[in-house]
Amino acid sequence: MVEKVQINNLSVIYDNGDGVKDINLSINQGEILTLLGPSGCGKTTIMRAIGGFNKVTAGEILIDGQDVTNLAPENRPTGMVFQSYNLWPHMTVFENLAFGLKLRKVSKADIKKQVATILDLVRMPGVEEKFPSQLSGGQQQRVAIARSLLLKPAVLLLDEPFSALDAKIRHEMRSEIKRIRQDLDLTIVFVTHDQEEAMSISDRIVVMDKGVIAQVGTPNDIYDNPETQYVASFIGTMNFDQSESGEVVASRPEDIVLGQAGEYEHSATIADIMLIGHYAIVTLDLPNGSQLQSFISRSEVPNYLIGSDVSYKVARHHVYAGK
Ligand SMILES: Nc1ncnc2c1ncn2[C@@H]1O[C@H](COP(=O)(O)OP(=O)(O)OP(=O)(O)O)[C@@H](O)[C@H]1O
Repeated sequence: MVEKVQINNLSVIYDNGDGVKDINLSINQGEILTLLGPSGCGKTTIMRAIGGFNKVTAGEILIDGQDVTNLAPENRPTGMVFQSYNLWPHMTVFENLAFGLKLRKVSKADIKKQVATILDLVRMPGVEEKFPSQLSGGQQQRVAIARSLLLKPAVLLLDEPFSALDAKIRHEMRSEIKRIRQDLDLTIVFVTHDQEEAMSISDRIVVMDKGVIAQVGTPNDIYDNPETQYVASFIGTMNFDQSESGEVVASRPEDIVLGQAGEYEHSATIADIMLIGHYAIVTLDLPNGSQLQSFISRSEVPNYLIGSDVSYKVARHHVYAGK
């Protein structure tokens, strides 16, 4: 694997003391790496530091082995797309796309060719003469991505690029980004606070917590082996229970295997059954007064009644030191 971006001991501290501390991260060529975490955890701060929009307090950032820590954004091999589309409203799509190429003194004929090619790539052929206001949100974001790609960035930085789009278009755009990455062997850093988006798009996820990295891993790693209670609570659904010794026991609802009364070692009563399409969420009342959720398939639902006694086993669990 070829290392594309290396972030060494990076700190970005704002005047008020907020920011990110001692971030170490390497990003591979062709990888989609996602920075994930709740609002204010420092995702955008890291992203902006890679793009050159934030003053670095300490540490260094290398791209293709070159130290870019003190380079201005326009001198870095990065392209950034923000949540709001940032297209110039008074310019046509063609003019929006041609702008950067003109600055680079590309010939007129070449610009025309490159614009047409990139519009094909983002599946928007023939919209050159439209104005941004004549395009849907998803289409505008495709054009914004196309505009970044035209400048052939070594690393594409996408800061919550789909959060203003409705759910269906957002799903489509996730697949599009993966395809574009594949077509261009592009390295992408993606910021989101949406864990489902992070799980579906990323090769690796960096889970952030209050300015530091909580865990880095593939979506599977993070889902199956959350290293801390914080990561466990942030990714997917998790049941939490306190053991008698004060430890926290965590289990995924899909790992709570439900059976008829007496079938498994633990007893419970069904408090609720909620059908969610192809599966159902069963809420169990436990003898100790706490509750647990179990996912069962739709076909199993007729076997269970609210208020009835059942049993369960825990196929897999995690234990964390209590707070
Ligand atoms: N220009 C700034 N000046 C001072 N503090 C800032 C500035 N920008 C961000 N911060 C603070 O730094 C911390 C990290 O902010 P950042 O924007 O990186 O978080 P984020 O994870 O991207 O959040 P969001 O999802 O809300 O965009 C927050 O506490 C934020 O209030």
